[in-house]
Amino acid sequence: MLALFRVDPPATRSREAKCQHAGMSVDGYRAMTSALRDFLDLVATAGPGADVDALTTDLRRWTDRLAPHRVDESRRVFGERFDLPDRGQTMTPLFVPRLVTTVRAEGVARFGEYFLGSNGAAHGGAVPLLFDEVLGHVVLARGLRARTAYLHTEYRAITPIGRDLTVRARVDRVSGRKLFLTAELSDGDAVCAESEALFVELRDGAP
Ligand SMILES: CCCCCCCCCC(=O)SCCNC(=O)CCNC(=O)[C@H](O)C(C)(C)COP(=O)(O)OP(=O)(O)OC[C@H]1O[C@@H](n2cnc3c(N)ncnc32)[C@H](O)[C@@H]1OP(=O)(O)O
Repeated sequence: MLALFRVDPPATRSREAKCQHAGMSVDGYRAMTSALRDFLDLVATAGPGADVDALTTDLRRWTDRLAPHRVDESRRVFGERFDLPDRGQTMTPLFVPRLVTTVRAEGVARFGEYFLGSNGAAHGGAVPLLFDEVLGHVVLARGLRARTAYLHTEYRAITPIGRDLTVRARVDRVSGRKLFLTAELSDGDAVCAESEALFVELRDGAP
């Protein structure tokens, strides 16, 4: 839960400019984060026969290639590609929005193998990570600078890995700077998890 909402709504940002800053093509960045998700899923599923020494050497080379391109937060692309289904980030389970308004969001969620806890169930910490992401879309649609004050999650059934799930979030109540929201994750008719959250709009001048 580390993102701070920015004042400018996503539509006003120039994704081309963001990518230019990062020295990447618009489509190239999409392909890169997609490839990274695939890679992380395969790291998670790899057995002991994997050629880890060679892979580690390759990974170190990739790190060395990216190191000179480090920029400050305001110029980063990761998580800032609002034109892409996953915002161009791999930190959260995949959320592909179908609908985002100022009062609700709905879409498809998918937990890749990377998010496995055990026995086919998603890691318990990954579920609120998804909820925070989805709720964040609603809050951002309101054009607010806000942060999560709490996010309570109830686990009703296991959250399966590798399936398209449905996630819904809505604003229940607004009181001054406080936004009370709820969210639900389901697998068909089965509810996997529910969440209640409070987002607090930041005071002027808050970092
Ligand atoms: C497209 C989407 C992409 C983005 C998706 C990612 C979204 C990620 C969003 C996040 O995860 S943000 C990062 C995680 N959250 C934080 O780091 C927040 C850390 N905490 C804070 O910064 C402050 O505590 C906070 C801004 C939440 C509140 O501080 P303030 O000084 O602005 O408010 P204040 O403490 O005066 O409280 C304001 C009201 O909220 C209430 N409140 C604050 N924290 C509360 C709490 N934890 N529980 C219950 N009530 C709470 C408080 O009682 C009060 O109620 P009243 O107005 O009725 O008096």
